[in-house]
Amino acid sequence: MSAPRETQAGTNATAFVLEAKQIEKSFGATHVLRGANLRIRRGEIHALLGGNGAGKSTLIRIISGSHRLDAGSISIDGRLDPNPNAIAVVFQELALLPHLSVAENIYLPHRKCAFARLGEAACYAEARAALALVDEELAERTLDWPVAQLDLHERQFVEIARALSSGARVLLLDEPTANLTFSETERLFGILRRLAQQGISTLLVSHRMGEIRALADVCTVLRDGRSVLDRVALSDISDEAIVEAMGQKSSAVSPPAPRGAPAASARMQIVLRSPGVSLSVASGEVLGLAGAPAGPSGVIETLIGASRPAAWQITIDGIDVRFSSPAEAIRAGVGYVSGDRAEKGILATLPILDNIVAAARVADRRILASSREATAAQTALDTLSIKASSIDALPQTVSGGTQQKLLLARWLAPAPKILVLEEPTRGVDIGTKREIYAMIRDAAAAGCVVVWWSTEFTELIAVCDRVVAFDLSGQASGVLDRDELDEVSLSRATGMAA
Ligand SMILES: Nc1ncnc2c1ncn2[C@@H]1O[C@H](COP(=O)(O)OP(=O)(O)OP(=O)(O)O)[C@@H](O)[C@H]1O
Repeated sequence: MSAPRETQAGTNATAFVLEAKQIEKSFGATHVLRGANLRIRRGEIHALLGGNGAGKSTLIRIISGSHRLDAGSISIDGRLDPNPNAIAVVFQELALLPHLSVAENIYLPHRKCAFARLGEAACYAEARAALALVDEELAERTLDWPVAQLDLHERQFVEIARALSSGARVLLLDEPTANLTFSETERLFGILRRLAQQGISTLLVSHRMGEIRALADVCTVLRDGRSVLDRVALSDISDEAIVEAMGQKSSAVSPPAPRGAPAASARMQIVLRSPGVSLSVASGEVLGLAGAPAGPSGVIETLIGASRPAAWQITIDGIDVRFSSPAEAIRAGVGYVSGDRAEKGILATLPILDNIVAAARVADRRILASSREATAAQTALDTLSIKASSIDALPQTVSGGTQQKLLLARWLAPAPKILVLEEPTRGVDIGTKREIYAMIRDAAAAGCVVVWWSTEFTELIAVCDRVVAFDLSGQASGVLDRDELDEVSLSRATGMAA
């Protein structure tokens, strides 16, 4: 890695490409940032860490120009009137226009020459150069392709090229490896390290300790809107010390959760079959699904009544079952937390109350709100220690990790017989992850069958009784018992990064 490692003491102000000093920000009565600092050197890979709600996204939005600061200052290369393109957020998807070419996606946002054909050629050459900086082979092969034809990780590379060609000096990536295979992750990390050598800095926001340690040089930790660790070399600090600085007492590595003893009552046996594979799961079990989306999504969509024709056959206690819609699955006792929080999880325009009681309303075929719902919703908030100003507030007023807890709160009542979880800890801080693991084990101990897809192997290993691995083509490649579970076996069976 290119940047020199340093301790809190060893800093030289002139070398900072980005310097955010004493940033203050409130939303109404909520004082979110209380003197936050962030200093990034040229060519450094810097991790911005903190628990859910600590203020990371707010700080990022301020430095990338989408929020105004109330007090403090931001400078880039020592200038207080920085180029707004100097900081670029690299999204995993969505930010590109799928039907335009790769080249157009790179040059259109900052096209300086709106008229001449010659201008077009120059823009095209510029786009090619930017993509070649990121990945020569991709620039050779895909410049004229519609973005829709690219893989997810290739789109991420195009995003990086677009940012570079717009003049970005600092790239911001938020948990960039979710859904990447082992080799794609290596390729992305290789690109970021190479760009670092060329003076481009990366700001990594992540709750995944493995990813942070693999990539970053230095970290800043936010807690309650203040920087409690300011530019500490990752080589000088343990995971435990980082977690403690975040204000979370737990150790960084989650301890193995207690195995749920199958409840004597309400015992149930589910058999899932697809050509060549048969899986039998009993009440009290947590069955993990590992691998790229193609494989696990077939199982999940069948269980929640979202695929027609169903990819798998389900038998519950010897009876064949087919759910023709998600509502039918809910009424049969299937709970589901979608991995796509924004599109399929959170009801963004409805208050927290409605978000929590949504499943109960579908299960009971209720349209009108009931007076007991407020009590049920408040109980759910208290049970899961969800920090929200009120059940009448909108979900956008709580942090991303807290929204994830709201989705789980939806399934406290009615308690499902089968709980299907897709990446329920994505974007969730380490302390909250541990609470979610305990919830998963509690649900199993109460007699539920839990089916859980995660791309974070460490959590599958810590919590699951068994894991079905799927290879990159979506075929089941093995069933690993608890004593066979480790990162190497899962990486091998799935082709994904640990
Ligand atoms: N538009 C808003 N209105 C009111 N409160 C807000 C708004 N945006 C953020 N907040 C509050 O600011 C606090 C910090 O949120 P922020 O999203 O910056 O945290 P974070 O560290 O990025 O958390 P996470 O890791 O969960 O993404 C939260 O308590 C959140 O409820």
